[in-house]
Amino acid sequence: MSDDEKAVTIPAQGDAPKEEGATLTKDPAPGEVLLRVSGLKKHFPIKKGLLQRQVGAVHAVDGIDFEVRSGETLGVVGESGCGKSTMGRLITRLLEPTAGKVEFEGRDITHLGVSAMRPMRRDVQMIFQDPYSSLNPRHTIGTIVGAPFKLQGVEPEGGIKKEVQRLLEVVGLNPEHYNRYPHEFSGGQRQRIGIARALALNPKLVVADEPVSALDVSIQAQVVNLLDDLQQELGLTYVIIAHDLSVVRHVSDRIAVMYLGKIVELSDRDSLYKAPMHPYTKALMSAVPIPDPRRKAAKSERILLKGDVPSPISPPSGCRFHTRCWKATQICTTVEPPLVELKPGQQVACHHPENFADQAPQDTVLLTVAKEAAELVADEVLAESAETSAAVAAEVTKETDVTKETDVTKDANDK
Ligand SMILES: Nc1ncnc2c1ncn2[C@@H]1O[C@H](COP(=O)(O)OP(=O)(O)OP(=O)(O)O)[C@@H](O)[C@H]1O
Repeated sequence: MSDDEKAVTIPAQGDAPKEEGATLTKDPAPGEVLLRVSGLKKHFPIKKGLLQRQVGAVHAVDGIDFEVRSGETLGVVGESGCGKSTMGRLITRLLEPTAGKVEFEGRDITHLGVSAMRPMRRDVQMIFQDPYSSLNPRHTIGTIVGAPFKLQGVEPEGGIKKEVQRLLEVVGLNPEHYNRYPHEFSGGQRQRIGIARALALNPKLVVADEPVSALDVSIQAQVVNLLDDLQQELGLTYVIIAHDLSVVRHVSDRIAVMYLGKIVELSDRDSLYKAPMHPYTKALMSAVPIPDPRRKAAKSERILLKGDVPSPISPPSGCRFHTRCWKATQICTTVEPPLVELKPGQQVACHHPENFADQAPQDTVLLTVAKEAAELVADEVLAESAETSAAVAAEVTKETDVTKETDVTKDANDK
C-alpha cells in the first residue's frame, strides 16, 4: 500500500495541551519508548452492607512496570484472572488506575480527564475479544467503522463513507458490504470489522485483548496474519493479550508473563523460548508445545499446573506463585522477589529461576506443596494447543497476501 493510500486525512484538531515534563515532541522512531508504565495498580473495591462499606479489594493489577517500544509487538500472557484485561484497560485509559503512572510519548496520561484524553484516544485503540458482543447489532458496518470519525469530529478527505470503504478493503472485507449488519458476517469477519474500527483514526498503539480466542483455529491464523501485515504496512505498535502462548509466540517481539496482578517474567521472545526463567513461564510453555517431533523425548519437561490461580482478593504472601510452584522453599513464602534483569533482555522475579543461578541457594528445603505442585502432561492434553500453535505458525510464516474473507456467507467452521 502506498503512503498516499494509507494516509487518513484528518484535519488539525488544535494541539493538545502539553503536560509539563513532556519529553517527546515528534513521533517516536522505531525502537523508542512509546508507552511507559510504572508501579501501575488497579484495586477494585469490594463493598458490603447497607452503607456499602469497603471490606476489601480485588488486587487485579498490583504494581507492574514495563515499556512498549515503537513498532514492536509486546505479547502479554497469563491464565484467566491474572489481570491482563485490566492492564489493557488501564493503558488505554478505559479504567482509572489506583496507583502508578502511564506515560504515552513521554506525556503523563495517568489521570487525564475526558476532554484532555480526547486527542489521545486517536493514538491508542483497543480491539476486544468477542467479535459477537463488541459490535452493536442494530448498526450497519458503515456506522460502526465510521463512529470514531463522528466521535472525534473528524471529516476524512473524500468523506466518511469513502474512508470507511477504504478501511474495509484494508482489512480484507468487501467495501460494498458497507450497509450490512454484524449478524450477516462470520466471527472472523466481525473481528476484521473491529480491527477496521480500531484503525480508523490512524492509531499509534493498538491493544488487542484476546483478539482471536473466540474464533475457530483456522480463522485465528488468518486474523493474526492480518494484524501482522497491518503492523508492517502501517507501522503500528501492538500489545497483544492472550491466555496462552500459542498465539503470541509467533507475532511478539517481547513477551510479558503475568501472574496474579504481577509481571513475573519479561523477555525477548527468543530468550523466553530458548530458556524460560520463571517456573510459571515454563509451565505455560509446557502446556503449549512446539509441534516438533524431536521434543517428544522431552516429555518429562512438560509440566501441568495444578489448581486454579489463587484469589486476587488476598494473594499469597512472598512470591504469589509459591502455592503452585514445584521449586518453592521457605523464602518464597515470605520475601517477594523483585523483577530483575538476570540476563540481557530477560527480566524475572524468582528466587529459584530456571536456566540461571539460584538467587537463594541457602534455601534448599522444598515446601510440601512444592512436591505436589506439578505433574506430567499426557500428549492428548497438549494436542489442541499444538494445533493452534501450528496453524498460526504456518500462516504467519507464509509470505502471501492476507487471505480475503470477502464472502459474507457464514463460514460453517466459524461459530
Ligand atoms: N470491574 C471489576 N470489578 C471487580 N473485579 C474485577 C473487575 N474487573 C476485573 N475484576 C477482577 O480482577 C481480576 C483480574 O481480571 P482480568 O479480567 O483483568 O483478568 P484476565 O487475566 O484478563 O482474565 P480473563 O482472561 O479471564 O479476562 C479478576 O479476579 C476479576 O474478577
